[in-house]
Amino acid sequence: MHMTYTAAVAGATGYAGGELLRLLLGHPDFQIGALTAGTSAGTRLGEHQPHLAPLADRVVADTTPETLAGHDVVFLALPHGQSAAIAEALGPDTLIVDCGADYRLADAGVWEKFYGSPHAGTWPYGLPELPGARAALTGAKRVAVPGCFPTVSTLALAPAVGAGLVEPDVVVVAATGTSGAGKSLKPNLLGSEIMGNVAAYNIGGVHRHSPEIAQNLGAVAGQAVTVSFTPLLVPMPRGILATCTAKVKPGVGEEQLRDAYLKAYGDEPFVTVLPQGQLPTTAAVLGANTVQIQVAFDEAAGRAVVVGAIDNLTKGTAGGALQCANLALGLPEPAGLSTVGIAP
Ligand SMILES: NC(=O)C1=CN([C@@H]2O[C@H](COP(=O)(O)OP(=O)(O)OC[C@H]3O[C@@H](n4cnc5c(N)ncnc54)[C@H](OP(=O)(O)O)[C@@H]3O)[C@@H](O)[C@H]2O)C=CC1
Ligand SMILES: CC(=O)N[C@@H](CCC(=O)OP(=O)(O)O)C(=O)O
Repeated sequence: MHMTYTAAVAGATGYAGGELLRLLLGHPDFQIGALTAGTSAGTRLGEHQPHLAPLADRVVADTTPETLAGHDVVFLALPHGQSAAIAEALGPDTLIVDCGADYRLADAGVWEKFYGSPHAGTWPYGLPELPGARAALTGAKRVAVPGCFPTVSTLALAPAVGAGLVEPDVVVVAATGTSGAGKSLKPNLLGSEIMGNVAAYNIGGVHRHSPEIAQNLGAVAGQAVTVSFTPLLVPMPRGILATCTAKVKPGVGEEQLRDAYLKAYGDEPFVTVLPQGQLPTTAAVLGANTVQIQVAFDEAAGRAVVVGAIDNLTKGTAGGALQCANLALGLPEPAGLSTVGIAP
C-alpha cells in the first residue's frame, strides 16, 4: 500500500517556505497540511506565493505547537531562534526538518560568538553527500538543514580536503542572489541599490557561515581547517556561484584532483562534476536540486580552483531539506527532486 506522509510548513509565506511547498506539490508521497507564518496569519497563501496556484486559497495559520501538531513531518522555514520551543512542544516522534541555523553548529561557544544567543543544541547535519551523513540521516527525527553557502562551499572543497590533496586552509568567494536574505526589506536590497551593482558584505571572517564551512571541512579532513569566506551580493533573485581555492600539497596536479572529485561524486544523484572545459552556472541549476562543480589546477599559483553552483533556495535550502526528509522517512532519496534546471 502506498503510504502518504502529512507535512506542515512553518514560514510558508517566505522564500524558503515557498520553495518547500513548490517541491512538496510535486512529491508523490506527501500531503500538505498546515501552512503557518507570523504576521501573515489569517491571509490567503496566494497573496504571498502567487506561483503556488494549487494552494492559493489556503489560509495561513499562526505558528504554534497546536497548528503544527499531528503531522508526520514539520518543515521549519522560520527566522533563527524559534526552533527549540517548537521542537520541544512537538515531541520526539515528529520528524522536524529545520531550514534555519539553530541546530547546525556543534560548538556552543562558536554559536554564541557568531549568533549572539544561547546555543539550542546540535541535530544531524543535512548534507547527505558528506562522508557518514546518510547513515546519520536515515531514520532521523531531527535534521538541521545546512546554510546555502556552506552547502555549495563544503561540497566544492570536501573531495580535495578529504583526500588530503590540499592544505587545510581554504579561501571561498561566493556570489549570491538576493533571495538568500529572505523576504523582509533590507536597505542594501532595495531595487535601486541592488540593480546594476555587485558588492561584498560581511568581509573579514564575520559571516555566520564561516564557522559552518570550517566545521564541515574539519570533519572531512579530520583536522582543523581554516576558512576565509567572503560573500558577494549580485543582482539576481536566486543562485550561488562559489569560487573555492586552496594550496595543493607537493606533487599534486590536475589529474589527482579531478580523480578525487569523480571518485567522491560519481554515484551522487545531485552533484555533477562537469566535463573538462565546461563551467558551472547558476542558470543551469535554477530550480534544480543540483550542485555543479568544476575543478582545475592553477599551476603558477599552486592552487586547486573549484567552482560550484547551486540554487540557494533548492539544493541550498528546500531541496536539501526534502532530500533529508526522504532519507529520514526511508523514501527514495531523490523522490520529488529534479536535476533539471531552467535556462536561459
Ligand atoms: N533564503 C535562503 O536562501 C535560505 C534560507 N534559510 C533559512 O530559512 C529560514 C527562512 O528564510 P527565508 O524564507 O529566506 O525568510 P523569509 O523572510 O522569506 O520568510 C520568513 C518566514 O518566517 C515567518 N516568520 C517570521 N517571523 C515569524 C514569527 N515570529 N513567528 C512565526 N513566523 C514568522 C514569515 O511569516 P510572515 O509572512 O508572517 O512574516 C515567513 O513565512 C531562515 O532561518 C533562513 O536562515 C536557509 C538557507 C538558505
Ligand atoms: C543575500 C544574503 O543575505 N544571504 C544570506 C544567506 C543566509 C541564509 O539564508 O542562510 P541561513 O539559514 O544561515 O540564514 C546571508 O548572507 O546571510
